[in-house]
Amino acid sequence: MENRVKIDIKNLNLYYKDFQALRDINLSIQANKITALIGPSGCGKSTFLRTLNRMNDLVEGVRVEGQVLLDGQDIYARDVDVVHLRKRVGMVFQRPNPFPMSIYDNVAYGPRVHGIKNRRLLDEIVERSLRQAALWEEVRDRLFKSALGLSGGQQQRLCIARLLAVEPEVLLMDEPSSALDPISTLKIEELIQELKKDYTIVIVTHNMQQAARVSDIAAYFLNGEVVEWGATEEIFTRPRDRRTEDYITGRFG
Ligand SMILES: Nc1ncnc2c1ncn2[C@@H]1O[C@H](COP(=O)(O)OP(=O)(O)OP(=O)(O)O)[C@@H](O)[C@H]1O
Repeated sequence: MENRVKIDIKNLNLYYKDFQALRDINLSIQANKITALIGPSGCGKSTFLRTLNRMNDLVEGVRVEGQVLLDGQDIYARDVDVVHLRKRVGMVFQRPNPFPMSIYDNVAYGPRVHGIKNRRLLDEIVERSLRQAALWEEVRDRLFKSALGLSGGQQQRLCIARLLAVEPEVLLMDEPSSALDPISTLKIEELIQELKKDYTIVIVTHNMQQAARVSDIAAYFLNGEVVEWGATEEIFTRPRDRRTEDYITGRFG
């Protein structure tokens, strides 16, 4: 597997008005790897995740300094088309948020917004995306029924299918299984593993076992800083910093 940097974060600082939520972050997100962001509540994991596709732009009073280079291009540069950026770097949230429409229309939504009208092509995209999200077999007979009738775990996989339909390059996942039961969680974890063949994935998780199970690289956040990051196995077995050790062994957080 290639070992290529997909997103390079350099000297990143973020302020919510006069509160500094991220401090001088330097981190490389590698292509086709799963990077887990771990750390206690309020340490800045979600804020950091949202800097990667400029979701924080939607929050009033936010100021970002530093660089986020996606394939070498700064996503905070003046001429960046944010809609296009968010197509390349898509996001899945903590609670599944399907649109109140059919399963088919949920998945076809993004492609339609991007101008695809051909029914055969949309059918193909819907099937491919649902297969990739490991949901096709469960919903193929009810594509035109409401997405809200699906279970929580199915809804989350539908949200992943909806994202895949617009062919992103990077998937950002903010605690994607925290609202799900253990079986659905396992399915999502298997799916994430499967998806890294084709996508670069960054996941926020509170669940240390999940981070250890699914990620290749882990970054430990504390008070808006990255204390250390590296191969997950190293972080979990031989952390360099005492603060990381305290956290992963459960003495803190
Ligand atoms: N919109 C906002 N306005 C002001 N402060 C914010 C905003 N969003 C987050 N913060 C603050 O920034 C800090 C980091 O929050 P963030 O949600 O990124 O942490 P987190 O590590 O993801 O926490 P959790 O694990 O609890 O979700 C916290 O102190 C939080 O209160």
